[in-house]
Amino acid sequence: MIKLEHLSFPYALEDITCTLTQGKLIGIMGANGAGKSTLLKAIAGILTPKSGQIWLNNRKLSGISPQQKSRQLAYLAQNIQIHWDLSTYDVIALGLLPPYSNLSSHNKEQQKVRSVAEKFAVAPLLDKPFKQLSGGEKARVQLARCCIKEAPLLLADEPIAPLDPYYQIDIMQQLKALMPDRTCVIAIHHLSLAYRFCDEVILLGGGKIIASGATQSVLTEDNLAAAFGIRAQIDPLRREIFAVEKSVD
Ligand SMILES: Nc1ncnc2c1ncn2[C@@H]1O[C@H](COP(=O)(O)OP(=O)(O)OP(=O)(O)O)[C@@H](O)[C@H]1O
Repeated sequence: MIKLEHLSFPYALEDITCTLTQGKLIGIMGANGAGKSTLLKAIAGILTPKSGQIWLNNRKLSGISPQQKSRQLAYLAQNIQIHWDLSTYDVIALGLLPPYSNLSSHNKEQQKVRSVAEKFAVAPLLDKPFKQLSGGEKARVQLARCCIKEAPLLLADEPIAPLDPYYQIDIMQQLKALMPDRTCVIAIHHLSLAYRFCDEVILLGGGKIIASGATQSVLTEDNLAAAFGIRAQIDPLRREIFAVEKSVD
């Protein structure tokens, strides 16, 4: 379980307090600049809050060593660039934890890379130079790199934003399939896919939490209006959000 207690960043977040349930797919949502990436980076231990505390399984995040953190969590940033001449295979294998040095480990490595590449539909691209992949292909490869180490906590900043409609659904299904063994926290703008797939949502606005908890109690017409300035219709039975319009010009 992840507990955020009175977390503040002077430029982005103010007094964020909430609990993220283990084994759930959790969406962080909010308008551009609402603080989603800042919150994810704080949970990943990349940014240190000015005040407040993050608890990871009853341990203060600030007291966990980088090595332990690397075993506990995987973090996928927005728009990662890779400037070296690596194949798709190499990029995915970068995510593996050591040791992978002797022959049997090499075979194991190949099996793991192939298996995760199949999950994220990038197996046919394994021999291709990573630099030559399209934006959406790169995004799926980066997600595969993060998933391969099987850390209990996966944090991903807008993982489906560069994907086409088929792969947006497919990747949400893949992430959902990681539950309940893992916990997955993603920043996401796609309203209807968040509503359909996320178990919980933290909805941010003006640096504060507008609402957090079970998705259907957070993504209400009033909360969407407050967070984004939009009107939307919600069908809780079919788990759909539709007819999205600006509420003000
Ligand atoms: N290092 C920094 N110094 C000052 N301001 C920053 C810094 N990093 C982010 N900000 C500001 O903090 C706010 C939150 O940024 P953040 O990237 O967390 O937003 P976001 O919700 O992820 O936005 P988006 O949907 O556009 O990706 C923004 O107003 C941004 O300009």
